[in-house]
Amino acid sequence: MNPDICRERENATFNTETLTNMLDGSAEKTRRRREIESLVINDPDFQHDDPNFMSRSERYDAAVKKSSQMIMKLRDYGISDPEEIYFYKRTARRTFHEAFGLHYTMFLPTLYSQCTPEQQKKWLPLAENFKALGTYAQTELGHGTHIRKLETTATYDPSTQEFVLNCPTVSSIKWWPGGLGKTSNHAIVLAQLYTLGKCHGLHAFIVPIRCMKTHQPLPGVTVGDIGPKFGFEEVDNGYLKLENVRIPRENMLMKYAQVEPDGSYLKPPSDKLTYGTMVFIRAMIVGESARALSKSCTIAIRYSAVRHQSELRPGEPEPQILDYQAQQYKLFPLLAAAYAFTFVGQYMSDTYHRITGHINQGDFSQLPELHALAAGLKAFTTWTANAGIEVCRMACGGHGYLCCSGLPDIYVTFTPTCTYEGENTVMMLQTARFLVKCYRQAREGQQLSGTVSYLNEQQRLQPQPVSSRPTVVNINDLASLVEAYKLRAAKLVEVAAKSLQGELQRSISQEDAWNNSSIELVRASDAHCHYVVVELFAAKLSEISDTAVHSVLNTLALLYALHGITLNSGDFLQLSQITQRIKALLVEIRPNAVALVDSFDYNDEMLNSVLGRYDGNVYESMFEWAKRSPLNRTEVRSFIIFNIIQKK
Ligand SMILES: CC/C=C\C/C=C\C/C=C\CCCC(=O)SCCNC(=O)CCNC(=O)[C@H](O)C(C)(C)COP(=O)(O)OP(=O)(O)OC[C@H]1O[C@@H](n2cnc3c(N)ncnc32)[C@H](O)[C@@H]1OP(=O)(O)O
Ligand SMILES: Cc1cc2nc3c(=O)[nH]c(=O)nc-3n(C[C@H](O)[C@H](O)[C@H](O)COP(=O)(O)OP(=O)(O)OC[C@H]3O[C@@H](n4cnc5c(N)ncnc54)[C@H](O)[C@@H]3O)c2cc1C
Repeated sequence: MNPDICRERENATFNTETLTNMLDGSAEKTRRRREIESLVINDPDFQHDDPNFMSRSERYDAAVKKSSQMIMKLRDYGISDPEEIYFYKRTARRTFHEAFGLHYTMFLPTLYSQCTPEQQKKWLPLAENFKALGTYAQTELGHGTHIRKLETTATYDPSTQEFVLNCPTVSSIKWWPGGLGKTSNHAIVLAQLYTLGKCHGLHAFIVPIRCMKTHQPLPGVTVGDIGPKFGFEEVDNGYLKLENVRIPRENMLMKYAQVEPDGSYLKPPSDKLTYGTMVFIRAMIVGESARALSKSCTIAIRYSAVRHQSELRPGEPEPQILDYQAQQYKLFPLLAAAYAFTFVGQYMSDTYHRITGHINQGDFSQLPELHALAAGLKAFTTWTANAGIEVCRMACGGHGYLCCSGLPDIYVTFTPTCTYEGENTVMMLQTARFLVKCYRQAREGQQLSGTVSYLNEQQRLQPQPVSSRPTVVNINDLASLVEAYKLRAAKLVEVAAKSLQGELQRSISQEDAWNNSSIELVRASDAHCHYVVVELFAAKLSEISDTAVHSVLNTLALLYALHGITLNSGDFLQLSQITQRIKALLVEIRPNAVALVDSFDYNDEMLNSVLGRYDGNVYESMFEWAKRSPLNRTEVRSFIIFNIIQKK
């Protein structure tokens, strides 16, 4: 064990196992998680070479094999709990997505949430036994964000009681769905529904695309892989062109809207229920932001504890780079954000399941807030985590740029979360739409609830414009900082609403007023999400009984809140005092930095990083990894080429 990393662990002021148990929910949950992870770690079938040594085709083939092995092994172990399946898969997947990913994350959830009981009886056994292997085909070449303008059509033919599906233009070709290119034999296709000559907008249909026996594309189906991407090498994102493909009427997902045999249309209680799967994934992505950022912090902080470089005091040995204030200022606010997002991810998942429970009982009243919260937190946390992973990579110097560091793979796998499932800017504007509506309701004296209730508070406190009030904070008191973030959010929501109002008074259209206020609208959503994150971090602290853990997390929460103020100093005051306080907090966190990342409890296999190894023996393992590179399998490859050139 590297002596530096040993010393770091000896210096910690809290028990990492206590914090790990808290993150898992209990000591028993930690035990069970580790037990499941060890099933993968000790399984020779999952001890394979680094995908970075493979071609794209080899990576895809290996991913399909791994997905298949995981299915069989989970069955053999009798593991069926969704959370335990997730622990098993994320250990086997390491940093990468799996070939069957869309089947699990979107195809199955759509069947669960949008099929009638009769349809579930038919399709769930097929899908749960992987006879029907599916994807979620919504995006087209011409449209990803603006889904009301998607062009694929599903036209009802009452004479045969079938839908006829068509992609009438090049821009209507389905493009991007994961698992579409080679893996899936079915797709949930989002198409404009036409019946009795009328268009009823976007609806979901189960479309067979390949023969379940031969896996050949079915008649009228043109399907394939869209080619190499920035990352996601294991996933065959594909294209799909449908030409007069007929499916039975019963293949329209009819839990909310129906088409009768005669073609008559029965509309849903809300036309946004078709969008439900997107809300689910957005809510789950918040937790993915926490995991990607916490893995990156684990790698960068452990490496920073064993890397010695440069000279801090003349004549002294080279210090650990973790002792540089500049290195701490890079990494510790990200460590704080990783903990903050861990708690927000838990909150978002709980809130999603609570509200969808109400929706399943027919109460749709909280759907707008769920949509706004999932959209905003997905954008807020992915933008922060995405930038943070890059900071962690660069904080590791040249070795961070090596694939064996794990950081490039974490980055290229995570970064599309800022785009898919709702492009982040568009999502922030969706949240702003909800905030402006709530602001107007508060002004009219309506009582708000949930995460926007502060808009009432700010109205009651002082009726004059919120934006005129100074923000004074006690920079050592988290509750005071929460209030500052709340006031900032209220201010920026008011600024955005007033910008809209001003634009409208210039007698331009609602749409132009909206577009001309987009900067303020996005900033208002960002401030709202930032307040929600700080508030949830503070609320989590109130649940912690262990004083040592409470103390170290309180320090992280103060750092997160104060650092956020420096990033948005225009919205707050007292900058110089805050900078000094931040420096003091960095010093406070320093002895616990490694223990704090150890508490995330990522085993080396899942971390997949020679820099972040638990034992800190970085250089030895880097050299061993490099020697396994395919280019090193022969000694004279380049020399032969060089000789050929020389002889010409
Ligand atoms: C565990 C998983 C972890 C990681 C994932 C792992 C693997 C997966 C890998 C990749 C998966 C990626 C899959 C995809 O990308 S699928 C495609 C995703 N596409 C999108 O997200 C499209 C984004 N665009 C939209 O959602 C919409 O176009 C829109 C931007 C929201 C605008 O819609 P529109 O109908 O035009 O709405 P508006 O006119 O703006 O508003 C009307 C009204 O509707 C409300 N609304 C909008 N959307 C929703 C919704 N989803 N739920 C509820 N309500 C919604 C909106 O608030 C407004 O309400 P008002 O009351 O204000 O009128
Ligand atoms: C790795 C990956 C996996 C994917 N998997 C799937 C999948 O499985 N199934 C599927 O259906 N799709 C999938 N997608 C597609 C993804 O959902 C879309 O790329 C995403 O919805 C963004 O749409 P777009 O690509 O059309 O971007 P656009 O909407 O064209 O965005 C381009 C730019 O325009 C801006 N813009 C667009 N509209 C507005 C607006 N109203 N106001 C302000 N600015 C705006 C955006 O902010 C952005 O900067 C995947 C994409 C990726 C990268």
